Amino acid sequence: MILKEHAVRDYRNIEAASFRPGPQLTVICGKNGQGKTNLLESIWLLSGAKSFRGGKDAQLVRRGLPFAVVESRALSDGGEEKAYRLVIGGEGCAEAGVRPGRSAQLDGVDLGRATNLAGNFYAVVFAPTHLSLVKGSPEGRRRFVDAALCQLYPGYIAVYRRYIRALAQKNALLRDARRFEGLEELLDTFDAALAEAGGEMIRRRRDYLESLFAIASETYDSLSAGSENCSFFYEPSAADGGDLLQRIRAARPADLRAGCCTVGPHREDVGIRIGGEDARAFGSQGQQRSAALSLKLAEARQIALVTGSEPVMLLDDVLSELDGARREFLLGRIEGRQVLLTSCDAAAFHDTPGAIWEMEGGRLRQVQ
Ligand SMILES: Nc1ncnc2c1ncn2[C@@H]1O[C@H](COP(=O)(O)OP(=O)(O)OP(=O)(O)O)[C@@H](O)[C@H]1O
Repeated sequence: MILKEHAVRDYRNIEAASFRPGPQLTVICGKNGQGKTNLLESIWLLSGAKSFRGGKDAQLVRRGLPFAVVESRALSDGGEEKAYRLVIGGEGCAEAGVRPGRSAQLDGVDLGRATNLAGNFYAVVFAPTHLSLVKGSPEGRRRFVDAALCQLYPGYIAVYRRYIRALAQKNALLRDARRFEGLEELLDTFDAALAEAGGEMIRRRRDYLESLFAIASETYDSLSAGSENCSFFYEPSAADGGDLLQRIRAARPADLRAGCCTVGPHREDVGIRIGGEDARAFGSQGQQRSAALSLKLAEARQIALVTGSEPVMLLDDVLSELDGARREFLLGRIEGRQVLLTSCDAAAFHDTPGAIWEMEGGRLRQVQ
């Protein structure tokens, strides 16, 4: 996958910027708070996913303006060029004739919601928050897995949405259980919906993680020069949809006491062991970072294996957070892919063959 051309208008602090990244390395440098991550984030949106920073779509639009526009051209590994257009509606967008949220066009064809772009533009983003993937909360690990699945399997997002909708409805019911007549029947209905979508999520997560974890363990092995072993394992909430339904039903008294649904894919986690010990509790910071880096590199490899397309690598200021050995390892492993990285330290890249752009106050200019 090669991003050939990228332009944004009224996107966060960027009034207008456009550039043509090189086929290999492009560095976007600049001081803190100038808009480097904003630019990388706008590229990530071409994958159809939500921002990797979280938050609402409306926050992507330049303050005080009704909408933002992102326009790009990208080449797939099969040599096919596609034109992408995203329009993001913010406050007051209706008056400007723009839908709220992210809408997309591909080669001039209206796709509706931007999530329908999934499966066209493949990217892997690696940001400082990912370095705490191991030691952080289970929610961060679930988000990592779900985002990867949404990108690889466009059908996953529909299943995920069905599950989240049923979960929100059931939780609303549980929060105020005494008010509802026919509570048990209503809960039965939501439990069936949760088990149907949840069972499918478990199946997809299991299949994906099995191969992802094999690659991540191998990567960790090379990173630590075989000195220690790192294993990753999925902790599913049930074996399948039928088993999930039974577990959800059995948890009903606990759910009623807690006022929320306590069993299901929204409570799952990924276990990580280094040298046989729980990496979250006992891993050193360096070991935890190596495990996170291995997961991210495995994500890129997995995309290439499943789709036949090398993803564009978006590295948001991670190099400064990695020590020399890990930095070298990462840069060695991303060869053969297009890489866009942000850094506060332009001088560190003067010897590199790629192009260097500077972002200052939302304005972009090429400096090398
Ligand atoms: N919707 C918005 N409208 C206008 N400005 C915004 C909006 N959202 C964020 N910003 C501004 O964007 C700037 C942050 O940009 P960004 O996160 O890309 O910085 P950065 O160059 O990556 O910095 P760092 O090196 O510190 O990570 C902040 O000044 C913030 O106020």
